[in-house]
Amino acid sequence: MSDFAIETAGLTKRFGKQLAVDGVDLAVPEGSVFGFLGPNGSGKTTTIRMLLGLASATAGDIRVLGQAMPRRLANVLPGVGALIEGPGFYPFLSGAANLRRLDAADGFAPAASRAARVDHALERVGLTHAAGKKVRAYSLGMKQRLGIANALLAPRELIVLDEPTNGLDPQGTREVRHLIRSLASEGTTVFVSSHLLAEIEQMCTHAAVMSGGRLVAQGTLDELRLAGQTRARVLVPAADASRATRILTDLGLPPEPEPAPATPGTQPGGAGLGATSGTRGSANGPLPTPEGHFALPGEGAGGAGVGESVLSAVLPESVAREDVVAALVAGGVRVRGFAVQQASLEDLFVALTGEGFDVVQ
Ligand SMILES: Nc1ncnc2c1ncn2[C@@H]1O[C@H](COP(=O)(O)OP(=O)(O)OP(=O)(O)O)[C@@H](O)[C@H]1O
Repeated sequence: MSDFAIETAGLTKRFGKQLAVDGVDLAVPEGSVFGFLGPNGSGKTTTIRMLLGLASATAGDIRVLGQAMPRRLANVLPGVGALIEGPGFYPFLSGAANLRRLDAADGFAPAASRAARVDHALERVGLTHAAGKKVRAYSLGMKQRLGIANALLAPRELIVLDEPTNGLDPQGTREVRHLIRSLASEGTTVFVSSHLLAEIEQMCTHAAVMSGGRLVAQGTLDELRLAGQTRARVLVPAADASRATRILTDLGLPPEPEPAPATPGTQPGGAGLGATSGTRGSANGPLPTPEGHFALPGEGAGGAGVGESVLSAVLPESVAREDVVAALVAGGVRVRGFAVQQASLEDLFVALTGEGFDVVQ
């Protein structure tokens, strides 16, 4: 048995001249909540359609629940629940009646236990109270939960959800997120696509990042965070800037122009200076931030004060931060502040995809 709920090797899909999915090697561990992240048009939906046998691959291999797809489709599909591109329901039928229709269309589902299956699925998504209500009276969040109930009509080992919170209001988004977490706590593998980084950070144990049809990163969220760059930032009087630049360059840390400060709110749970509160003039030394990193004293959201310069350089693992400070001081630089900034997932994903991510509540 494979330890992966989904595995692909060299998965490729070509539409005419366009490579929508380009040699993707996915590895989704069993029991994970796996975020499939990427900007619009990066190939997520096309990949998901191939995983489920809804589209044929141009090249590559797919294994779902340990079996080759699409060859073993009939064996695999009963173990997989999916919600792709929004659920299509009859608005004039109740939620329960819609589920009964969909269940009846499933050739694997015995008719005798249909009512019980529908009741159980509605209960799982918290819609028992609205079972008899016409779907046209459902909120978007309720419709989306009904779509997930459809995916849960039978016991599933794997649930695949394509942008399940798309178009939902904050309440609907919370409901769906909560549901996904509760599925995961029961041991079901959940593969969920999103273009929202914060959402993936809140729900997922693992993530993969798509960009332009290619898989550009995958791993646990912690592994992905570690893949980001660590930067050292030094605050000095402007008069000492060129001396500091020389010393840093000699240490193998040539300072670069400061990246634009992060927009407040774009670093959900992320560490780094951009996320710290300003401490202008409030202390003599570096201050610990809630994330355990250090803020530059005398600094606001990311800039130097009048007559000051901030130098920023990539800090390789091989260089100890205390050696950097010691070298600067020994070289006569009056160091006013020193901070080490671990890139947030946001920074990493922007670097990988060249795009920013929308922010969710
Ligand atoms: N049936 C199709 N025919 C031609 N091109 C297609 C087809 N389906 C998708 N594409 C193209 O393939 C690329 C990847 O699309 P896909 O829908 O997989 O991306 P996505 O990451 O899911 O984006 P979104 O979140 O916008 O759905 C896009 O450039 C899209 O225009």
